[in-house]
Amino acid sequence: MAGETLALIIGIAVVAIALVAGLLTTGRRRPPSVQGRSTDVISPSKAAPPAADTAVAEVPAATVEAPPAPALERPESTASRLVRLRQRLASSQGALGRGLLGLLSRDKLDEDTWESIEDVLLTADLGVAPTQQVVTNLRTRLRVEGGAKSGERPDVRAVLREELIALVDPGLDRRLAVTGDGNPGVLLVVGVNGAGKTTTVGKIARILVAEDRSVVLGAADTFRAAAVDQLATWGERVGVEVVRGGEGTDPASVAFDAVKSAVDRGIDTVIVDTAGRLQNKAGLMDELGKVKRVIEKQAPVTEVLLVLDATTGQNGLVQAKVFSEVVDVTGVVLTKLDGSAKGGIVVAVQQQLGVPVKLVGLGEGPDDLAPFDAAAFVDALLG
Ligand SMILES: Nc1nc2c(ncn2[C@@H]2O[C@H](COP(=O)(O)OP(=O)(O)OP(=O)(O)O)[C@@H](O)[C@H]2O)c(=O)[nH]1
Repeated sequence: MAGETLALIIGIAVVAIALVAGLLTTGRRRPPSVQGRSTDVISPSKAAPPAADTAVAEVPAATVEAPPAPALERPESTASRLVRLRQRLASSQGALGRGLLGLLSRDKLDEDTWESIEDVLLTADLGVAPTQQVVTNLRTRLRVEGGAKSGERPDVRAVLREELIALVDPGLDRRLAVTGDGNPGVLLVVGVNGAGKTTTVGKIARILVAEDRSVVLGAADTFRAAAVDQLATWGERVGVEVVRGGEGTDPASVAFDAVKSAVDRGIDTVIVDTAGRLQNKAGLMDELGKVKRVIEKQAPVTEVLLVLDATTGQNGLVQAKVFSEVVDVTGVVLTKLDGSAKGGIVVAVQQQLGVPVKLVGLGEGPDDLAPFDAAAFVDALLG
């Protein structure tokens, strides 16, 4: 009997302890009125300081919070970009200008000196015909202007400047057609592998964003998955949509989707990156021709930009020519001019391809792309 009473007392005691423990645990889990909502996480300064035992319960609320959208970059303004990039151009091309000025300023311009001048121009990738043209003009002008008033030397720098500007041709229309007639402007970017196409597409997008234009990018370089990811990163950084397909998707269908998206949404400009494989001319023609035809079901292509690596010199030009025979190139982007003292390539490209250099790449930085201007280029050259 006493044993039964004892068991009953122990039973009651166990139930009571369990109940008390249960109440305590439930009390701990209950969120204190408003605390723990997402607004507390976004604006921590407004939240009351949490009690020691509620802090543990609030941690999960913070982890389920969506990560904040990455802050968009603000591309550099045109004005500051130009000042910076002209300095860079001067430091890469200055030796060429200094070399020419030094030779032309010698007391006596004999045959050896003219030969050295020719060598400097040829080494700068100007090409044979333009070199001969400029040397002939300089010989004539320096003789005539120097002899006009005996004893007075002509302003060699001014004469050289004029001749070089004429060679680079300031009359060419170098504006980019970034808007269409009632449609988005469509820029098709072509060129051999590694020339800097994807980078250039990203840089042009930044220039347009800095000018408050809306942009869509088409990642039609489906041959190389990394190129698609690379372009997606460029787009994300400035909040520009990138239309992409899976690896091996038909580039024409990606280009079509990108342009359609731009047309449907009233976007100003769509830039389409393409693959640069030089398998053979027929294959290239098929692929680029198809991309262009398919795009033009939606809107005309307003600009075909050929990207050319300045460091590849005259060899690069031969490859570039194949592209210009396949698609109607309307402008050249000369990249990596920062890594080469061969500014003469600008003239060679224009003369051999018959289209103006419209943009120059002057570094790997995201805003290292500048519009090309003949006078500014020659001034950078002459220092
Ligand atoms: N120094 C310098 N490097 C540049 C310039 N433009 C591009 N590059 C570099 O050149 C390399 C190749 O650039 P990409 O844009 O990947 O070339 P791509 O033509 O798209 O190459 P594929 O996708 O293989 O066809 C990268 O390391 C770029 O950073 C430039 O103006 N100056």
